[in-house]
Amino acid sequence: MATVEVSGLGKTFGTHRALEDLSFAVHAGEVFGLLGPNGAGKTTTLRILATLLKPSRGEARVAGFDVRRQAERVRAAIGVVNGGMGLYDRLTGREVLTYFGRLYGLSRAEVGARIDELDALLNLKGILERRTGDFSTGMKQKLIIARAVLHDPPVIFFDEATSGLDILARRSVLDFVKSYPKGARAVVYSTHVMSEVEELCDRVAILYEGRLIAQGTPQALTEAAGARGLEGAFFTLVERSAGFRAAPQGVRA
Ligand SMILES: Nc1ncnc2c1ncn2[C@@H]1O[C@H](COP(=O)(O)OP(=O)(O)OP(=O)(O)O)[C@@H](O)[C@H]1O
Repeated sequence: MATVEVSGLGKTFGTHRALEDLSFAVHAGEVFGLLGPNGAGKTTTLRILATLLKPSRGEARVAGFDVRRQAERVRAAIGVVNGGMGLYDRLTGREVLTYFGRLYGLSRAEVGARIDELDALLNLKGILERRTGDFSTGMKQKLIIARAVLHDPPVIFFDEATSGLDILARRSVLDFVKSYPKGARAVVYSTHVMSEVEELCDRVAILYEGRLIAQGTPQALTEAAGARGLEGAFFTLVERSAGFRAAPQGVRA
């Protein structure tokens, strides 16, 4: 069953087409990558899926709910992890999680039990009883991940979640992403880092200038492009798509 279904999605800001005719499906149990350089449309896609932006065209469903008509249901079914911090400096890690857990409708006891579960996955020791204002970037990112999955959402969106992290903090984010999509859960992982996609993603959609230029397993894309790794495949696919666009109508380069 698809947990995310995107069909003909488009977004225009003023006269700028940030996203054009995007379609893909993410299945339960998958880590699905959105790969592309700055400005490719990854954040715009995730913001639409998280109901923070309205699409200009097309449809999207998350956990079975329509992003336009069932935004509240979508929001209850997702977690979002991005570079933006938005923590309260004066609260401890535990207080932040308790506050958000209560907003999600969990009892204090449920939040406590969930914190224990997440501690086992994310190693939250050292951040639960300390004020977030004293956290390193890596500690903040752990807390943001814990906050995003407190309510055990079926779908989590990661948007450039490892940027600015040191090697150890980055490793704990990547390990968490790999461990998350069990059973009905799925992860959509947006990045411009090819090695992260190769390591984490079951399938990936490559975006370039707002368009989907290829999708498949990293291995299939690499082989189809006749490249050695995903990075080589990425450049070949971008060149092919640019050639196609530059060609006269009806002629495929
Ligand atoms: N609110 C906005 N108003 C106008 N243009 C926007 C807005 N948000 C995004 N854009 C434009 O839409 C395009 C896609 O941006 P988006 O942030 O989705 O790309 P991205 O792939 O996430 O890249 P980055 O990693 O730089 O965020 C860019 O050209 C960007 O300038």
